[in-house]
Amino acid sequence: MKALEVRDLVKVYIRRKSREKLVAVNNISFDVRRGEIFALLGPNGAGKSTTIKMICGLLRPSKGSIEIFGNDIQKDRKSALRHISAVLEGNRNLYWRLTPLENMEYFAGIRGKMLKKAEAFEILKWLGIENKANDLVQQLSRGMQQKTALAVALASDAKFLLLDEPTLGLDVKSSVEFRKILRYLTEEYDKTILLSTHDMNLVEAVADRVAIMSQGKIIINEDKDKLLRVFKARGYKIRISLNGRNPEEYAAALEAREWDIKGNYAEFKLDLTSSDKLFSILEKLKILSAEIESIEQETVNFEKIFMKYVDGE
Ligand SMILES: Nc1ncnc2c1ncn2[C@@H]1O[C@H](COP(=O)(O)OP(=O)(O)OP(=O)(O)O)[C@@H](O)[C@H]1O
Repeated sequence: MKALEVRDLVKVYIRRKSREKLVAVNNISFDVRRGEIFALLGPNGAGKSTTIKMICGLLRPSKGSIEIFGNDIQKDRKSALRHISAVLEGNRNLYWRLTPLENMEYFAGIRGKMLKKAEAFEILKWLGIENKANDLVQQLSRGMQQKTALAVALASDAKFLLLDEPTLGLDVKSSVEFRKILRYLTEEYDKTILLSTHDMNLVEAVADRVAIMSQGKIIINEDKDKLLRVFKARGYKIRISLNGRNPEEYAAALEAREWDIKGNYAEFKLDLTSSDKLFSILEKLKILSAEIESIEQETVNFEKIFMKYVDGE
């Protein structure tokens, strides 16, 4: 069974005064498989938060359906939301004047669960904040508040975690720790995670699948490793000794998008759609009697892939 099935989802906001309509989510469909970490990416205003709010029942869709572990959120809201725990932007699932322990007890209680102290401490200990159990949330650092929000989400026993910008404002050490925690949650605790983030390092480190939203639509939905592989296979740098020859001669044969002159070399950057293309290019260079100095695959990171899709760069 899928953890989440979103079908033809639409959200239209209507401005109060002008009655102007804004289509924030424009007919999107996607699935999240049980046990996976699904990253929802996109530039500011793409519609990520609106999508997440609809999934956790805070906003009513204008059209379309959402099923969580087979329960339709509009037809059987209670059963659907029972599976979900959300950590939204700004730690909205925390009371700042309560302690982490009190927050966990309170929010578990709302869901009809009597949280035992030992269980709460086990979660806090696991997150490394058991010594903050009785401090007020407002006195904790940003990273500890973020961990507290996660502790509250975990205390509810929900199988599906929705995390909106979980590493926002965290320092490098806490971000790295957070990545480990997320992986551990899916691998050891059978949790499913949907996260929205601008943190490309987080995506690269933990995501199984990646969807990129732009202007309310999903423009790519792909296995992360596959995306990285495809992009890795595409980018090449070829260095050719010039020996007094004009680099434009080679650029035309290579259909190169750009090149740099480095001393006696010209370095060409290529985007190849298949490895066959590389062979045909080498043929052409041979015909031109080009002296090839080196051929390198470009390194890719998620930021590059993201920019490519969003800006077409
Ligand atoms: N309550 C609202 N009323 C009217 N318009 C809204 C409301 N909330 C969001 N919007 C608009 O909907 C669009 C999508 O916003 P949303 O917050 O879902 O984007 P996002 O992808 O989460 O962006 P960010 O990365 O900046 O958090 C934006 O144009 C935003 O201005």
